[in-house]
Amino acid sequence: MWVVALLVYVLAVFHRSSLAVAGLAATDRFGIVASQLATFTMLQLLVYAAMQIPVGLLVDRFGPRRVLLTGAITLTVAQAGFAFADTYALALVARVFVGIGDAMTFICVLRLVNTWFAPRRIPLITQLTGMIGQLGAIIAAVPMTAALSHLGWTKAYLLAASIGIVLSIALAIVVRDRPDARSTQGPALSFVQIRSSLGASWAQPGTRLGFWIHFSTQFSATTLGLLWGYPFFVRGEHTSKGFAGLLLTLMVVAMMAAGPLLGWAIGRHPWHRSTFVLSIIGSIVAVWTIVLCWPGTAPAWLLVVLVLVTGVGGPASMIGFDVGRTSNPIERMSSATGIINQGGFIASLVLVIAIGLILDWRTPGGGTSYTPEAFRWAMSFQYVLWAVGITQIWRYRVRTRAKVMAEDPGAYGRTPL
Ligand SMILES: N[C@@H](Cc1c[nH]cn1)C(=O)NCC(=O)O
Repeated sequence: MWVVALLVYVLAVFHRSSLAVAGLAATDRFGIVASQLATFTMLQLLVYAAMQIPVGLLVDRFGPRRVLLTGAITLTVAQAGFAFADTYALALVARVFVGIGDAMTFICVLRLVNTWFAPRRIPLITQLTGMIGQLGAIIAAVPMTAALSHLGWTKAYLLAASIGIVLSIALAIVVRDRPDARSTQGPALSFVQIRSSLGASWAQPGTRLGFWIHFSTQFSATTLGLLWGYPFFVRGEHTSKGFAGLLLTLMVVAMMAAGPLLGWAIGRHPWHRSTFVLSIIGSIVAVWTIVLCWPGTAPAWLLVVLVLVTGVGGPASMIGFDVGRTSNPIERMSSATGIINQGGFIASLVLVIAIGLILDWRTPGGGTSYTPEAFRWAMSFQYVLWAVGITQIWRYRVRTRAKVMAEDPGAYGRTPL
């Protein structure tokens, strides 16, 4: 059952990433320029982030099975629509629905993990879920590139969409909300109920800590992977196109390799989850600082270190969900997960937009011939997000620990943070 749900998540990550390799084909098909291409990514991130709280509430109300099935069908129809879209406007509408379907997936899979696995296994299984999901990005990079060049736009995207039909059927047959119930229902969603559920989740310092952990850890990798990594390496660091592609693949490999290790570590040392997070953010900041301060273009080995360290931010963001899990009861779990999952995507959206604006501002004469200098300015915007994130993590770590200790004075080092 977990495997079927997980495959739907792999599919969602695949659809999410499938435009990254189709940039040139998209500019030809729709007759658009780079900024219009970037609009696809921004819109997708915006829809994804905006949908997190509604989806979380829907999962608490209707159960993960129904919402996941709706998400898989939405993704499939949207991607089929994208296959046939022949104008920019139609393609944008299709991508909005890809974002909506995508937003419905991860929260449901985490809810199933939280219901079906023993608590001591959840940190590792959560990390494995995140890790295996990243395969979708690799499939989008390599086989999708081949499909686009051999089959052309419509057939390649239709082929991708058709996988959703098979998975939706498997999901409808296999997935159950709980061992004793195929589908579950929470209390009806009245305005008062929504306000009290969200208010109660947000009132937990652990939910806010989870939000800021998610916010601070993953934006660098998400922004590189979804949009700016390739131009940064090729134009900003003068790498070959092939090496830039290799760097982005290495980043996904680092995400996948670090996931189980982090899952195991936080399972053993739950009290120190935010310490792991702060150390990882510190390493990401340090390696970016070295790259940005390097005189001239950075050497290849340093760029490899950059993507490996930045990639670890992806699985580190999953620690936010674990903190949310141990701070909220199961009936509020998905709304708390929705709040937390917004963090990294809001930060990524802000960064994607800020990099575009700063590049335009620092590029002499406009156009897209961005210079290494312009990229240095643009990538430095990350320090603003890191500063906000680290400050908030520290504040809510202190509050969360104080709350845990107030409830159980013997909790230090034992109780989850
Ligand atoms: N941080 C990601 C998941 C991840 C795990 N390993 C690398 N990335 C996340 O927040 N996922 C939500 C989603 O919908 O993908």
